[in-house]
Amino acid sequence: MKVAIVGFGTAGGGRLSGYRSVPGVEVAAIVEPAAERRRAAAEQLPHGRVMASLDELLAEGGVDVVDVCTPPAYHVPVAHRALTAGCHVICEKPVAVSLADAQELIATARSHERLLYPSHNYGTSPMMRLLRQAVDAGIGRLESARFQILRDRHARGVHGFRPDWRRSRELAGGGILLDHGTHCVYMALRLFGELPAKISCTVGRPVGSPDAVDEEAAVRMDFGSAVCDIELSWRAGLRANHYSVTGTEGFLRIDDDRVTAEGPDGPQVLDLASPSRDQTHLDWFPPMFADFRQTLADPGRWHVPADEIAGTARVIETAYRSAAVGGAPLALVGDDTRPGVHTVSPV
Ligand SMILES: NC(=O)C1=CN([C@@H]2O[C@H](COP(=O)(O)OP(=O)(O)OC[C@H]3O[C@@H](n4cnc5c(N)ncnc54)[C@H](OP(=O)(O)O)[C@@H]3O)[C@@H](O)[C@H]2O)C=CC1
Ligand SMILES: O=C1CO[C@H](CO)[C@@H](O)[C@@H]1O
Repeated sequence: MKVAIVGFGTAGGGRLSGYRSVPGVEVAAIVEPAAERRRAAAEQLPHGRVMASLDELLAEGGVDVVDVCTPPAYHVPVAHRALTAGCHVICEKPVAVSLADAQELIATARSHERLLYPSHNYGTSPMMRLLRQAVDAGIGRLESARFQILRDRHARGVHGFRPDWRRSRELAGGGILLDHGTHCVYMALRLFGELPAKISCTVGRPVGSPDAVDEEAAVRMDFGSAVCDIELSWRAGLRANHYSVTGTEGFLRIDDDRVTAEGPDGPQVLDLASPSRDQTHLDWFPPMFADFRQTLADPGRWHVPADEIAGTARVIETAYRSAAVGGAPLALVGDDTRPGVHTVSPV
């Protein structure tokens, strides 16, 4: 399988290392507009093609998969061109900065019979594995989940582009809710196995800067008989990650690398290897790529990643709308667009 990486920043560089650890894949090309980053790419991929433009890559052909690692604003245009040129696409998060864009891209993938797969790598993190185990067989019926992601600032991009692009509405599409919130939302959708009925959200921006992107967000996903609370901050003055799930018969709590649980086997405390220490999370990539491969081999399952992209975009768009009206709970926006699923209006 031949892959092209588009965008050779932090994520693109991590991806090149990640592909080296999976057999049967060759990174055949890297597309990167910045000369400084192209030099870095050429050093790390001496036998591959390194080029400045996506058009050049698509005209030359010879790749099966385009892996989009640019800042968010370019995800949809780059992915759209790759899909229409006949490539499968893996795309960094957030796949799209709006629900409409996400739905349009999903429709493009469907009409061109190509797989659109999100780089939702927290889905194959050790935190997610433990939470899933607890929910599947340990804590009884899931009643609540709580995710808290605290940072003293936003992650910085590479030198040579704009290290602060995460605070640019134009490039990032939003702030921490879209950046790290995306990971929390798809993790919640996987754990609860359904879409929430209602969302409420408040966001914090720098004082006196109403146009700045959100630097803090508090989201409640209401699933009817259970809730998920997500708290995110770029101004917490520390770096910490907490995840917990509570059920009718126990709980599991992850505080960075420490896990505390209570369930049918009594209380447990253990260490978690590889929590979330850097930005690229290399060891989470092989299992995510294995899932990509399995999904690719079974077109009957291509709707699964598409549903997750759309569901995540619906939650985040509803959350921003709730924040715009002072945090009022709102019904989930958007329709269920899965093939064969029809929204029935209540009579
Ligand atoms: N899933 C995860 O764990 C992580 C995901 N990410 C995601 O990866 C994406 C990139 O973030 P990150 O790597 O940190 O950002 P960086 O700023 O480190 O890198 C972005 C790179 O993309 C290039 N680029 C910008 N526009 C284009 C374009 N139109 N075509 C091709 N290349 C382009 C930039 O080069 P140039 O100067 O030429 O524009 C730069 O080299 C984001 O969506 C982010 O959310 C990032 C880190 C971890
Ligand atoms: O996806 C990523 C991993 O998490 C970081 C922040 O916590 C993000 O900024 C980055 O884009």
